[in-house]
Amino acid sequence: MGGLYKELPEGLDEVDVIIAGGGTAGCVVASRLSDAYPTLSILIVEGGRDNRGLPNVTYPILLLSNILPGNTDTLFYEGIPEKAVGNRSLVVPSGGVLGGGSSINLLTYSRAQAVDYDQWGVEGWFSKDLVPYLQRLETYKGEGTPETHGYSGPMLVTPGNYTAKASEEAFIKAAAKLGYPEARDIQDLETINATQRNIRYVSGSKRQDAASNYLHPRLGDGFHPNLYVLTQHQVIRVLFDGNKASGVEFRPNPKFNNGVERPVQRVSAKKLVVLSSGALGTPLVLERSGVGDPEILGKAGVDVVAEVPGVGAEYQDHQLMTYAYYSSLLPNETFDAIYSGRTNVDELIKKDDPIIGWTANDVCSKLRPSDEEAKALGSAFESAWNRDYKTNPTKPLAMITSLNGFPGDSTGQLEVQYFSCSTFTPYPYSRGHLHITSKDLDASLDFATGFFADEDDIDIKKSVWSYKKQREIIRRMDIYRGEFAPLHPAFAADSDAATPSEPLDGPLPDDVPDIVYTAEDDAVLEQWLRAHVGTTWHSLGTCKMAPKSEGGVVDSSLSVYGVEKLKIADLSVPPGNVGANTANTAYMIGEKAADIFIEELKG
Ligand SMILES: Cc1cc2nc3c(=O)[nH]c(=O)nc-3n(C[C@H](O)[C@H](O)[C@H](O)COP(=O)(O)OP(=O)(O)OC[C@H]3O[C@@H](n4cnc5c(N)ncnc54)[C@H](O)[C@@H]3O)c2cc1C
Repeated sequence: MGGLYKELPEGLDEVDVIIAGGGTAGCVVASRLSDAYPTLSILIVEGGRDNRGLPNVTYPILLLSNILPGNTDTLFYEGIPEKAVGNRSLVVPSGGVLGGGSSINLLTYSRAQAVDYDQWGVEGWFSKDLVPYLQRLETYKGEGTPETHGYSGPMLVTPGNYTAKASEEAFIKAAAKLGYPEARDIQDLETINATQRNIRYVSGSKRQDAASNYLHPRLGDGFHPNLYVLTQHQVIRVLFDGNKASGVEFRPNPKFNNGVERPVQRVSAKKLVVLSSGALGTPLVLERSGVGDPEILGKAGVDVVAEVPGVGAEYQDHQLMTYAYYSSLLPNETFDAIYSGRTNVDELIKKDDPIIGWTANDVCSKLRPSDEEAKALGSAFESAWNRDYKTNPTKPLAMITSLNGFPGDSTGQLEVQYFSCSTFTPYPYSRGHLHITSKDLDASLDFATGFFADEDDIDIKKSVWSYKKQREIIRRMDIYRGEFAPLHPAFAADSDAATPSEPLDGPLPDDVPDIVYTAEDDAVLEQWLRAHVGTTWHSLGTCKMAPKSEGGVVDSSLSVYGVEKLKIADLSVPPGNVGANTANTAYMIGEKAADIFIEELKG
């Protein structure tokens, strides 16, 4: 009988469909397939634990705890040292629990621009084809353009019950002073150069995620008797009969067995194997299975099943910086008291205090420079701007958002209320890579993010512009009380850009002029960016949907090249990036993939 298991049910050695990874897209695919064919036996094999009842998953206020090192429900993919980021080895966290990224993420509802999907250039995946899936996945409770939103889907998106009004208003007013007005809906697939009060995957005080909203309601409801979910088991590789995917090999995750290794197990798949282990997990499963670049497979000691050199070859992520400021906010307007332990969060949960449903991230924006500002970033940047942005007026250069609190461990810092600003830059020009070095699941990876490694330094210029723009916005907020200097570049003390060493007594005057940065300041800023840039947790494109001759790994029906009965459904497949946080695109891919598979499984 279907249901949720921690051990493989006795006798379940063959099913129709296996889904490797029960993350954002994986939960959607399994649920929709099971709706369409209740007799079809479907098995999700998920490396993490069940997400139900975990406070860090359930209550939005605890979301930042999910990226702290050692968190049980997060996978930490460790990179190699990268010259372009000061020889640092970056670590990229990713969902490692049922529901994947949707169960641990920051819950911002953010949708791609229509032009992003159009520029993927893949038959069946243009924005006009995808809007119905964007609608199908959501019940939208915000304002805006009804034509592109959905009103009866599983994912409830709402403004939430709790926001810090003082900072929300101040941010919106400050951005408007700089020419970026408030819009009712910047998630309408078109609008940019505007701010918006955040809409979130939150209902009341609870997270909305793919496992809770798609999968759990179906398990045990009597209508999905053949839907099986096996948690705490890691897929090692896909098994092949010739070049036909015939099942998977997996092992109990030692993380949940006190580190003890237990024997590997196998289940056969009669009809289909779907890889849904995320942009960081799927290429590794493929390579361990013998699908990839023969040279990489050879070095790792894996026999080649299919030569597909694009696997893991073009890693992309958005590049994040978070800057901290002193503020005049009250203790209940930041998360500082909660994360520093000054407030007991268990008590807040017990009395269902509305703050537990808060994401502490109240305003988002999609912004881009004027032509003059683009020109000021140098001739290489201007050429890229003229080529890629000027002709695409709905593409943002940066997403600048508020974060009400200190971005990290505030132990030892002044006991005041901090306010932070996060900026990330979509459409990276740089590419990284992600490969196995051995068939052993626990072996170190050959993983580089590629951050700031593009030849013409376009990516770093985007972050230079973002730093200056966010700082001008925050300086104009009436809650601003100065930069928290250790989380800003160390500009020379006599520079106009220098940061104050102490919190200010009051806000800056209304007519404060823009900071003038010298060439030396710009050099300091660039060096700072290289030393501090990090992941936005928006990994994608590691098995892209494109012709094989262009580095593609799957075709437009998500079939892996060179083999049969093997599909991919997750953020590995986007062939181009999106001007948005990425969860919505993952949900959409799950919905679209399900329809493709439902059609193919007919008869
Ligand atoms: C900390 C964080 C914050 C984020 N904030 C936001 C946000 O606010 N808004 C937004 O839109 N997006 C956000 N994102 C991004 C978004 O959540 C992800 O892009 C999206 O969830 C990815 O979906 P996916 O289906 O491709 O993969 P995932 O959801 O990551 O699913 C992959 C699943 O596969 C499992 N897995 C991996 N390897 C194996 C294996 N070998 N065997 C079995 N199972 C395996 C994992 O445990 C996971 O459950 C955030 C992501 C993170 C990590």
